[in-house]
Formats: sequence, structure tokens, C-alpha cells
Amino acid sequence: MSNSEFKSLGCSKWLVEALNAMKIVQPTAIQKACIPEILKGRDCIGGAKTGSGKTIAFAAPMLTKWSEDPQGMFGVVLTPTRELAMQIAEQFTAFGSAMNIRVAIVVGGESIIKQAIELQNRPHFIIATPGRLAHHVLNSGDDTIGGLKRVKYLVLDEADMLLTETFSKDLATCVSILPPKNKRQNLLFTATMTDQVNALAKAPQIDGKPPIFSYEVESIDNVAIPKTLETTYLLLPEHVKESYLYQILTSEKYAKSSCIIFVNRTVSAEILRRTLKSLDVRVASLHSQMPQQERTNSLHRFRAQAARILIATDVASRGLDIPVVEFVVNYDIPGNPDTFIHRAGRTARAGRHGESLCFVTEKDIQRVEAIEERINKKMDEFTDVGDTAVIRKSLIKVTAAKRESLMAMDKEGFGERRKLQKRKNESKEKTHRRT
Ligand SMILES: Nc1ncnc2c1ncn2[C@@H]1O[C@H](COP(=O)(O)OP(=O)(O)OP(=O)(O)O)[C@@H](O)[C@H]1O
Repeated sequence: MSNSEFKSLGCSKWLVEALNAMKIVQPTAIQKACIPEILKGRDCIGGAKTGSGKTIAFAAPMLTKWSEDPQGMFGVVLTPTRELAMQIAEQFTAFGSAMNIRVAIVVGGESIIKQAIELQNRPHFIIATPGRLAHHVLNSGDDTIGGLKRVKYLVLDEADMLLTETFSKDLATCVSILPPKNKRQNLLFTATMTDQVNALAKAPQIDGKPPIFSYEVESIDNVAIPKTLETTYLLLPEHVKESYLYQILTSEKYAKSSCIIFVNRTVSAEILRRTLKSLDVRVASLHSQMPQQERTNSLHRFRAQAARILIATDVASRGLDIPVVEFVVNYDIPGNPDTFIHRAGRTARAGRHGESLCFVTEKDIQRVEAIEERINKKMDEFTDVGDTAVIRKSLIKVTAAKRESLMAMDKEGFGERRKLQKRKNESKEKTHRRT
């Protein structure tokens, strides 16, 4: 048994040992601040930069309390994306394996019936995306979701995102089945504070409940990105972006790096994936137009380093914890500076070094300035571009690969499939609204 500081924060002995086995001994700032307060029964709003250990900050106190009386459904964790839900569920399962923990994942794109059966088995923790949990709340009987009426904890991970309009209806449905606010503990965590989150931090105290504990590690609004993150930009014309990307990814410096490339649209992700694949780069992709099984497989391949590069839309920008990622490329610049913080935060996690590069065309300059203002830091110019003669030469090869990709996508009706899917989703949404 070690002299882990988690013990002095009040975590159970078995959990301290489980953390220890994973070499997690010294709590991070957010963990030190939040664990004792959550154990006291307080609601908590925790703000800390990407990769600074927010998951354990809420998981450790919940698991400690659960192990004192491991009965029935104990806690619900909501997250905005399916992959993040799966990752959190894996962590709960790993931490609680010695205690026979039961964790259910309730996310879209997976079998509703299988999930209903899992819920009937009374899992201790339910890790869910709001849309699918709301579906169960609206359509399943008490034998499936009745246990939710007695949960002790509700966690909103990536709370700023979950509190946006996109999730409001589903979130309200999920919360409607839980015990009232004063009969459950509410834990909110985020890497980017928004007005909605701040407003909750200032909410009046509920009678008989300890006051909300609100904590931000060194004001994340002023220091929004990890210290170990290098931020650079490369100014370039739109039509050479693919060639530069290919050149950089295959250059001596980055040829072995694990890298996530963020684009703004699913169609761009598909074009890039095909183009790079035909140029023999080991790529995987992750976007919302892929079937869930493919999304899961892609992420597995990337995590296992079978694919060195992940091309992704913002479904991958939040929460994903893949320690080997050393390099994040913003192939397209996001419109919301907070999105940049989350994307770049897929690297430089837990004190590791990481790099973020922005591809900047003329039309992106204002967006980059807004990001620099948000992160309180000027980006440096990227200098590892390599030989421009080589890039010029590769331009022909890369352009040909892109043209072939576009032709293949056209033939397969990629755009059509998306339109069809969109129409299907819209009609599903209408039915959902009617029910
Ligand atoms: N006390 C600790 N000691 C060592 N490693 C830790 C500690 N706490 C967490 N970690 C590791 O740090 C990494 C990042 O943690 P986590 O995923 O919880 O970050 P986060 O703050 O939720 O980030 P994001 O805002 O991107 O969701 C994980 O790999 C986790 O296992």
C-alpha cells in the first residue's frame, strides 16, 4: 500500500489501490480541490484545462460513496459524444473491476433493445449521451428506467456543451426522471467556462443542501490551454492545403507522429481520408456520417496505433484521451475559439508535450485572431514545412489522388447518402417529437 495522496483526500482504500496500479498516485489540482468537497455532499462545478484529470475528479468520489453501499443505480454521467461515453465507461469499469462494478453505456447508434436489457440488469453507473437516454426515458417502462428515480449523482461532463440549445430538450427529458435537484448531487465539469455554466455556479442555495462548490484551476479563461502545448500557424492558399498536409505528415519530423487532423465538414473528412489513403498514409476517420460500428473501429485502430493519423470532425474534439497523440492539425479553422481549445487539447495531456498547427488561408485570418485573443497567446509561424520544390512536385501527385477520391465519392453517391441520411434523421426527429 502506497502513501497515495488520494487516501488523504478521502478516497476508499480499494480505489486508491486501483489508481495506484495505474500509476495514478499524485492528484492533480482539480482532483485535490473537488474530491473532498464532493465527498461532503456538495454540488460541484469544476473548471480545468483539457487533459488535467477531470474524469477522476468526479469518478473517485462517486466510486468511494458507491462502494459504501453498492446497491442499484447509483450515478448517471452524461457526455456530448458517443466515443467519450465509451471512454468514460471503460475508466469506471477499470477502476471498479475489483468491486464487480456494473457500468452501462447508453449511446446512439447501438442496439436500443440491448441497452434496455442492460438497464434492466440494474447497472451501478450509466454513462450516456442525452439523446439516447432521453429515448429510453420516453419509451421504456419502469422495469428498465425505474432505477433512475433513485440515483444519487448526475454528472454533466463537457457541461458547457451539454448546456447549449442542441442538447436542452434531451437533457430536460433525462433530468425529468431523476430525483429532484435537492435529492441528488450535481457535478458539472468543463474545460471552457460559458455564461450558462457560470450562471449555475451563482445559483441560489437550495434549502437543506450544502452550497455549490465552484472551482476553477488558475482561471481557465485566462490560461485556457496547457503550458506544454506548442501552437503554430501556417499561412497558405486553399488549393495547396492537401499537398502541404501530405508533405508535413510524411516529413522526417512527423513521419512517425500520431496525429489528429480536424476538418469542419464530414465531406472534407472523407475526401482527405481517401486522398491520404491512396497516397499510402495509414489513416482512419471519425465523423457523424459513419455507421457507429465504423466509428468505433476507426477509433480502436487509431488508439492501437494501427492507424497513425485520425481525420476527424468535431465529434472527436472533446474529451478523447489518447496519450500517444503528439500533433493536432486544424486543417480547417473552427468558427468558435472554444472549439480550438478542445481540439488542441487532444494533445499535450497530463503534462506531456504536444503541438497544434493551424492551416490558415486568407479567409481564416479573423478566426485565428479570435482564437489568439481567447487563448491569450500569439501562435508562432510553423517553420517545418520542408522544401517547397518537393511540395510543388508532390502537388501533381496529391491533386491526382484528390481528383480520384472525388470521382469515387461521386460514383458512390457520398453526398446523396448524406442527404438521404439527413432526410431520414429529420423524419425520425418529427416522429420523436410526436411521441
Ligand atoms: N492524478 C493523476 N496522475 C496521473 N495521471 C492522471 C491523473 N489524473 C488523470 N490522469 C490521466 O490524465 C489523462 C487526462 O485525464 P482526463 O481525460 O480526465 O482529462 P480531462 O481534464 O477530462 O480532459 P478533457 O477536458 O480533454 O476532457 C488521462 O489519461 C488520465 O488517466
